[in-house]
Amino acid sequence: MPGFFRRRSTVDLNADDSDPLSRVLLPSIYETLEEREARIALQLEEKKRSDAIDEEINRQKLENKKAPRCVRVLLLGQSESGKSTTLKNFQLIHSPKAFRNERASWRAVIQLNIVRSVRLILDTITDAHEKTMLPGGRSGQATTDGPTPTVTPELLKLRMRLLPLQQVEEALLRKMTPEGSAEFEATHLSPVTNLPYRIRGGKFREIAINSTAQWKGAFGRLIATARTSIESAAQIDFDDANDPGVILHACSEDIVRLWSDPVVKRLLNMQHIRLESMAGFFLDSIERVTALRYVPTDDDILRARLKTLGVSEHRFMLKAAAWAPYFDNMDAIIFLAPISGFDEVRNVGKSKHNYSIADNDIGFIQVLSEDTSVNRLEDSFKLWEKIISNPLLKETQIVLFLNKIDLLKEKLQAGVQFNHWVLSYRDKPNDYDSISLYLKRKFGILLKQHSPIPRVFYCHLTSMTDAKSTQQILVNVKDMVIRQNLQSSNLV
Ligand SMILES: Nc1nc2c(ncn2[C@@H]2O[C@H](COP(=O)(O)OP(=O)(O)OP(=O)(O)O)[C@@H](O)[C@H]2O)c(=O)[nH]1
Ligand SMILES: [Mg+2]
Repeated sequence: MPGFFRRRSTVDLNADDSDPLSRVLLPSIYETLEEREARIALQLEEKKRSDAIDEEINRQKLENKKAPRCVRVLLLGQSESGKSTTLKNFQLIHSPKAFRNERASWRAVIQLNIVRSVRLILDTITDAHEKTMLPGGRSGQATTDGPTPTVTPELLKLRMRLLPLQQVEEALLRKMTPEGSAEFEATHLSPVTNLPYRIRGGKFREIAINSTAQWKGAFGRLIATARTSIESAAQIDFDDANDPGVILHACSEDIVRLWSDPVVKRLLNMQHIRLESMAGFFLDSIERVTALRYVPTDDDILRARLKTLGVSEHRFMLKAAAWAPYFDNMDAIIFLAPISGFDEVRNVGKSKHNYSIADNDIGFIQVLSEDTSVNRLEDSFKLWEKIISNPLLKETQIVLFLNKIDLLKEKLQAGVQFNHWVLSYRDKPNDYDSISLYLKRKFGILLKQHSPIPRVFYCHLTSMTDAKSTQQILVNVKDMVIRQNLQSSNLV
């Protein structure tokens, strides 16, 4: 009966008299027959309980041995680098059913993304209109970017007709971030990070959800009231009169008209706002995503933007593998650097910022005169340097994803000059292959210079919104992490 009396402090029938504890616990010599029977019954009962506990421990041990192992991967990178999108890709590979079950929640995020893109345009129109209404203000006034276009009566009417979208935004926000919660506060404090500084500092704020918040639950409730049995759409109650999709659908044509208006294009250009390369851009697919029975595709979900606050943990089980039980844990970091951000700035708060990395020969142009902004590519270099030089992480494998290559290609094709922003690039060719190779080398050199111990440089060029191309990279990374850990455990 191993384990029985060791755990429970009752009397051992075979207790050793020399053990002082056993002596104390021995039955009294004055014990009556009834007392003796009660005592033995109690002991038998406790033994049963103890055996059950032993059995459970053994069962768990056995299960742990058989169970597939978790790969512990930390996703790091500046805001909007693509961490959440990478996580979505992992979900898509390892638990596609769970990923697709969240379509109702992502549909709401996409609706919010649309409404906020529209609001940004409407705010831009309002600002331009107000300027012309000021005393002395005149449309057609020349600026360094050419004459300010006139806000047409047609545009002002469109703005009126799109006002109901404001209610949609408020309703969605209320649902995602209940009033009084930290998320609600966060929603109103986090600045949009990829807009020109003057807009970021202003009224346009980005919604942020605390990673621990169960925001998807608000939309999960729709499942209970769903009346359709189509598998992929089963979580959306299309007959709900309060569904924001109804208003969005009604505004669909006006949104298309607004987005294709040449005056709008001109106003956005003058403000240096490129909505197409901003997170959560869906204006080119308005007809599809505002259709009455719209269900987000996998790609839509990858493109949906919802800022994360805090750290979140997700677990994916690997399929059982023969080697799995042999080692405890493996840790790796995936570091995301959004390299399309070479001409973008990020607000870093009040501190003064040094705009060049003196010891590694990468010079960045000072993008704005405000000392609170930093070039996003430079930001990635600095964060990379911090992570790779951290002594606590010296044994951790690091995989670098140079992300958003699709946007990088688009920008270069549109004629944006890389060397205008990254001075050290000098007069090398302004094409994708040369620039991506250049950046790869720069990150590699930093790793060599700053890693406390020599580390292999794993680097991939990625586009996290492209599930197909990403899938193979993530599978390769997973295999590599596993292989490395096997090697360090001397198992291969
Ligand atoms: N075009 C393009 N967009 C991308 C790519 N990777 C991510 N995105 C988009 O960029 C936006 C930001 O990505 P997220 O994954 O939310 O970024 P994050 O690192 O989690 O940002 P925080 O939560 O603010 O820390 C999302 O709208 C993504 O869809 C990419 O490779 N190409
Ligand atoms: Mg995130």
